[in-house]
Amino acid sequence: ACTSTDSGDDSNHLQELKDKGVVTVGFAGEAPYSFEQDGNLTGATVALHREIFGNLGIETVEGVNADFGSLIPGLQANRFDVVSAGMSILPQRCEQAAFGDPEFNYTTALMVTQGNPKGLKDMQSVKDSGARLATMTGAVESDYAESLGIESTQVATPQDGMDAVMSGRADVFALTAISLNWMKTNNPGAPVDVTESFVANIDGKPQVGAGATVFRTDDKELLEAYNTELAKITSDPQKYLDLVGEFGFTEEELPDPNLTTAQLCEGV
Ligand SMILES: CC1=N[C@H](C(=O)O)[C@@H](O)CN1
Repeated sequence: ACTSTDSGDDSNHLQELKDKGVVTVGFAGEAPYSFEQDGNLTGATVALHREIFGNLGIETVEGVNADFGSLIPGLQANRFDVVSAGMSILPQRCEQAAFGDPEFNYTTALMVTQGNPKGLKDMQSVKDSGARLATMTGAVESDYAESLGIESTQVATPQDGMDAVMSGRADVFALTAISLNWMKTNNPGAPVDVTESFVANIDGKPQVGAGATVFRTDDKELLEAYNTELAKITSDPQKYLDLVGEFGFTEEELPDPNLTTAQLCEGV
């Protein structure tokens, strides 16, 4: 039988998903966006997906775990139907896949050794101090580092980044403030601190992350149906908070309605 994830042709993808009643999402185990807890797929992007795909008549959201850097390749290889990871809309990613409308605004922070002995506060301070930086493969923080000429150790997962700091293999791990604060809160007693969040730059341009769902480039009908349902949530702060508030997201994370996916793909 031809299933949605192996047909290799997305012209009928939405109908195939409705017929099956299941959408398979790729996720990277980055809390609180999308992760497993007690064997169950959960998180803010998953909560949005359950609501949105449910409204499209697709009742079940299943997950396939992949390293962050393998999410877009896995999507292209039909390992899953969409990516549920709050991925930033970035020009080079838009060349490989199609992004839905923005779902979350986020900024960056640094996980450091407890007490922040090197006094780190942003990417420039990492460069100036010569601190050993870890970033996640394929994640935007690797681009921030590269743009400043900082060499970073690549880790596969958020947990690996935290472990690198705790073991002393790295002085600092950069990721979204939301994910780092979640890890710190959920690992009480871990000898790490998380800095105040900041807006990082690429080539001198400030980058407020705008996370979205990722679709295959040809999957236009699904993308449009998704965006129509998403707009009902992002235009209603209470509805947004009802879905994602339990994962620590606030009105601060509500996407800026003036910043479109098309603009972000162009690199505003
Ligand atoms: C949710 C998330 N967004 C960034 C990115 O898209 O690269 C990275 O911070 C990795 N995690």
